[in-house]
Amino acid sequence: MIDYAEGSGKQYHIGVGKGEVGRYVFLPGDPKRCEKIAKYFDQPVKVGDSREFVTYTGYLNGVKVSVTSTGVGGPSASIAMEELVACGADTFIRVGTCGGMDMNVQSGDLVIATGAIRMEGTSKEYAPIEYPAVADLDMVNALVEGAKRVNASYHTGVVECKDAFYGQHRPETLPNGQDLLRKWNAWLGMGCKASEMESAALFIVAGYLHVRCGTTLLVVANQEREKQGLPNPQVHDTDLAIRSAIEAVKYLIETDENH
Ligand SMILES: O=P(O)(O)O[C@H]1O[C@H](CO)[C@@H](O)[C@H]1O
Ligand SMILES: O=c1cc[nH]c(=O)[nH]1
Repeated sequence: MIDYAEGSGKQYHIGVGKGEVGRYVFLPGDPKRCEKIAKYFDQPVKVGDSREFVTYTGYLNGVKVSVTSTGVGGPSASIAMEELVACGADTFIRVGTCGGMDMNVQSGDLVIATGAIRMEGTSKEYAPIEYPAVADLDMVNALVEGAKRVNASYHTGVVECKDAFYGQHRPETLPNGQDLLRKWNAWLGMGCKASEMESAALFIVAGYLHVRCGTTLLVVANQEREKQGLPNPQVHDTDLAIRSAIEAVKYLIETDENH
């Protein structure tokens, strides 16, 4: 393979090398969320800032941890995970935002993904569509423990991952909208909790690379509740999701050490 990093020891896209990240890595989409996550680390240091990929490394309970933003969607998320694994990471916690789908999933709640619908394109280039995108069970359990520790209202279940944000929000305006609506209604009928963009790719790449990945998501709003005229305020503060993920990693560190 061509060495695009030209012997620098840094990964081509994330601009970080071996030893610069911990085993545990938080993966927000938004680069600005990295600083918000790193403020919970001890001795946080920015070790990378390249394209959409910002990385900080610090410590939780004396163990080295990192946060790297993935940008929007599966292509950049898959690159981040591949390059972080090459740097030595093996446990990933996506801390994202989502739109609620199930009527009970309300703004400000957390959704912990047990699996993800592979409607996006990236995961299909890694594995045939019959292979399911599932979260690691230890990660789901840790994220549930984290949500409980911060008293969050949380849901566990399947999330939808798509590539077109506006295909979720105004499908009727797109030439392919009828197909999107038909599928959206099928996901609703199956009890899908929320819609977001990266977990399917991350779960499939994690499976391919034999590493652990889990996802917790802040519900920004729920368009199905909006359609029914139910209360649906917008919530953009990700601090609760972040704190639950920090607690989840502390719990994982404890349980990993006892194995
Ligand atoms: O808030 P983040 O983590 O970026 O996650 C969600 O927000 C973006 C869309 O607004 C997509 O990346 C989606 O998955
Ligand atoms: O509705 C939403 C909110 C966040 N992210 C999404 O992909 N959809």
